[in-house]
Amino acid sequence: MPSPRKIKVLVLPGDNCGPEVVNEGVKVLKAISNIRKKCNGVEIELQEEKIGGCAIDATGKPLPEVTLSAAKEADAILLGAVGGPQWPKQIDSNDASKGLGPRPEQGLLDIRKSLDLFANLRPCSFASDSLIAYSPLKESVVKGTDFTIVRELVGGIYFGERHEQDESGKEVKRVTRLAAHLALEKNPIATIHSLDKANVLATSRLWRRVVTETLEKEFPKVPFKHHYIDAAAMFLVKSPTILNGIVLTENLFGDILSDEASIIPGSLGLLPSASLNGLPDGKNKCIGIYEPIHGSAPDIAGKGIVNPIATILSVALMLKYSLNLPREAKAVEDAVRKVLDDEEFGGFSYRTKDLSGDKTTVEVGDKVCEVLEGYLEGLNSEDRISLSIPNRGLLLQKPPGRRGMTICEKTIAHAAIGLSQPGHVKPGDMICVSVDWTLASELTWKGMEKTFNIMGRPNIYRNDRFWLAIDHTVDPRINHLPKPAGLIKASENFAKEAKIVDFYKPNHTILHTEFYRERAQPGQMIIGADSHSCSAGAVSAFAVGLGAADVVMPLVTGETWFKVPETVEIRFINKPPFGIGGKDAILYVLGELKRNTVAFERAVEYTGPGLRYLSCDARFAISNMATEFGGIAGVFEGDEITAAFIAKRKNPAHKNSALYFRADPDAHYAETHVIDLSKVDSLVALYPSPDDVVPVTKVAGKKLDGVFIGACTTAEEDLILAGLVLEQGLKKGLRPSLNGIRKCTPGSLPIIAKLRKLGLLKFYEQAGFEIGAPGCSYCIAVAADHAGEGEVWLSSQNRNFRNRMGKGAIGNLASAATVAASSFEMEIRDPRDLLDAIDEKKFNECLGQWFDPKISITISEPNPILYDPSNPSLSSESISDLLPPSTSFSSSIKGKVQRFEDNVDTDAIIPAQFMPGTSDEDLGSHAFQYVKPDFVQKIKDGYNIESGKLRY
Ligand SMILES: NC(=O)c1ccc[n+]([C@@H]2O[C@H](COP(=O)([O-])OP(=O)(O)OC[C@H]3O[C@@H](n4cnc5c(N)ncnc54)[C@H](O)[C@@H]3O)[C@@H](O)[C@H]2O)c1
Ligand SMILES: CC(C)[C@H](C(=O)O)[C@@H](O)C(=O)O
Repeated sequence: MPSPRKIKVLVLPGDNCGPEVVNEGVKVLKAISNIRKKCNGVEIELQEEKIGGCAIDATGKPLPEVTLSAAKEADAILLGAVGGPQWPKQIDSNDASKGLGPRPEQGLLDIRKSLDLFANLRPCSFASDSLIAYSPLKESVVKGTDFTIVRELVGGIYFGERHEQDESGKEVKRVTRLAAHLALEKNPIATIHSLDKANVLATSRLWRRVVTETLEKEFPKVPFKHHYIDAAAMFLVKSPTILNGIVLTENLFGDILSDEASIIPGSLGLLPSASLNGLPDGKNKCIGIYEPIHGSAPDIAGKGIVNPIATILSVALMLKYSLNLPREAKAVEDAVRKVLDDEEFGGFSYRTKDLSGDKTTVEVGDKVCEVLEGYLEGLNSEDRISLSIPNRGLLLQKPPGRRGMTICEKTIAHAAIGLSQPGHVKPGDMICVSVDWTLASELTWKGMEKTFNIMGRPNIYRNDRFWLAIDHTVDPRINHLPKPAGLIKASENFAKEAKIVDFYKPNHTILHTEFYRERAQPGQMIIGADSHSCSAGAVSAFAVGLGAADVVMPLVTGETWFKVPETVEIRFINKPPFGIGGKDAILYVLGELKRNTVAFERAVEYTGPGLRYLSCDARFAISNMATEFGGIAGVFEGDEITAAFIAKRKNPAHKNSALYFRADPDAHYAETHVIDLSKVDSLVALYPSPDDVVPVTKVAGKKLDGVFIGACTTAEEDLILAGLVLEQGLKKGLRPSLNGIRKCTPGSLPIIAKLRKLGLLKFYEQAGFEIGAPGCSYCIAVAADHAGEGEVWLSSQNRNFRNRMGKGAIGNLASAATVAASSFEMEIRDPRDLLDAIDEKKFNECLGQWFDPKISITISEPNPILYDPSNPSLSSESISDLLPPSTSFSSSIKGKVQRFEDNVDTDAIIPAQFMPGTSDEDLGSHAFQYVKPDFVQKIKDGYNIESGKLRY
């Protein structure tokens, strides 16, 4: 049990809109206390008192003694706002003789002074990138704005005069030190921009001198600049990023400038503040008042439309600076981001009226709490794991005597639990491994749920590490129909029950697309209920697709058993011609080596000097088709390209635990095959096998009934290139013929947004393509799109087995560029002339920088959790601890084992259209329906064959 820690937070709602916004902040604090106390022992006690106008009404004073003494006792204070037209507005606060009494605002000044809150921090950045559109300034001007105003709070004109010759400069010194502390916390160290009016004011000359001396003497590493306040006010609207870093200034300038700054992110209701009495360095107690920067908004108070985000983000600052709970602070910021984010980017688009939204104050606060609960449960599961799985530092040296290992073996070894010697695993070993992520789609979740129900619906191991995407059976045109609606509901219900952190609406992304782009990390062990789970190997994760029931075990326990496979090395050399990406490379590999041969039941490892020419998207297409190749996994050696790709992610949780392994010089590969990328050209894999590969020139002119660009294997890079091919075709005067179907379904909404921003979607549209919602579409033909019987298609998807694109349809595979080129005349066409017409520079600009020479990686060795004889229960928790007490397992399972011949095409056993089936009987009734339509009747008649229901 964690040792209990009681935290006292004083709540001062204040006047007008103050109570409304504070109410939402309080809900956030309560959620944190309720959910986190079982893991971190922290209990937040809330006490409410009065300040400002309401305090004047109740006691005659804006800061009653009871409020001040409660403030002195508290660890932190949450404040709404004070003041409003209801209270007298005389100029001199002390002029009680006129019978007007003190102003409510005086209460605020008095509490700041009494608690010696000398520094007021006001961060200004976009709580969500989706808000950029709401800024009254241009996107190009405000994008990337990120500064914190540090305002000196208990001096300046507010509290009396100072002169240049004031020797001490004490207040300037301490606020400068605090600013320097914040600057040093940033990586790289932030610049301090000190603002004053030294050309006119004596106080400003004192300010400038003290700031300079303090920084030069005490913080020589912190860069700083002086600006005049009037120039800074102009920068703020002309080019605010000039001020990125820490903006240090005195009381009145800070007050005015921070209101001006609030315009950048679009509303005064977004910016939080913290007023501190010490350095927030976690060493000394640092008391603070946390409040939105806005006032009491009397014009909109009580209407339910005040934006509570500034107050909620002030709670995040409180967690970080006064309560020493930085992970909870980040959870609050993440929850706010998700609530504000556009739906297109996986958010909820919940916004109040000031941001052109229609949500009420309470609705926004409730949504933040709902999302936050998931993140907090995620922290709880992280904590439970760190108790049971020791935190392992990086092991940089190979332990003496350890056998040479491949990257795949090292990744598996690192995940191993209870090994007797560090890293000693070899092919054939059956070992227990901890699993970083489990994956499923709505289709396979339905199958997993059967096992999950039998287990009594236990808690899952980590609610922040189950990636459940609704992509296979869905399409906005049919999502209301019983089958997709039922599958969507089942996934949504489970996501709610398990408080899944990362959960999106149907047709947001194909399962593997945004998982690979934003989540998987090198060195992770990933188990997915989908055969293309291997896609995450693109970023050097060991990612494997297993049957639905097998994925429930790691979902619930965080562990599974794994047989270490042999590794086959595919060594890439040389540079591919321009326009030849991952899809042509893997088709070339399949054509050369054939499927279910060298890769069969093995892990495939991609290495070699050619990797430097393969972007992560190109690698993704290759890893994605490891399953067509016959492999268990397809893992790329992680390198600086991988690191640069990961560094661009928004969520730090998904970029800071990457592990980079290298095969030892004496590693044993079952086989090594060298693939010369310079020989790869545009290829086509002919129906019905992904390895029946021919040069596109050999089948050029073949008539088509439809073309499809999409499915998980088609990455953003492929879609960009295909868009440019279409542009060139259109420029050359090619136009879409009247016959045939043209469809493009990008892998995710963020990819669609990028294509739109690049101006490429219009070329797809002009070339006659219908743009579909992200989903599997024609690739599995179980949603709204099916190719017709006998129709001939060219598709950039990954498999072209019988009936895959629709019953009796004939699918051929090619790169998106080849499909694009073939789309105009609806006949297979070599894309080369169109590729050659593309401006390479433009293509690279569209892709963005995928290699960053500044990025370096550390190569490490596996550091498994070793067997500890004093603690035989090495596994984090035994299954029985996790299950409800009523659950019982029998110690043996009985059943008949049915051996099929090798290479039975699982799509043939139960055609995807009938998955997941309402029951086993229902599934059985469709067994071999397309390839042996009389199969079921024969069985019913007693014919001696049995069928399994394995798909992968
Ligand atoms: N820290 C404080 O307590 C504090 C700070 C500033 C002003 N005030 C006091 O508040 C009172 C009103 O001052 P004001 O009107 O100049 O400033 P204000 O910040 O209350 O309001 C300015 C404008 O911004 C809007 N606004 C403010 N907060 C908003 C939110 N969360 N969501 C949506 N819109 C929001 C208001 O509707 C108004 O149109 C005055 O008495 C002033 O002294 C108090
Ligand atoms: C209400 C007023 C005293 C206060 C200030 O000027 O400090 C306000 O404008 C703020 O920014 O918090």
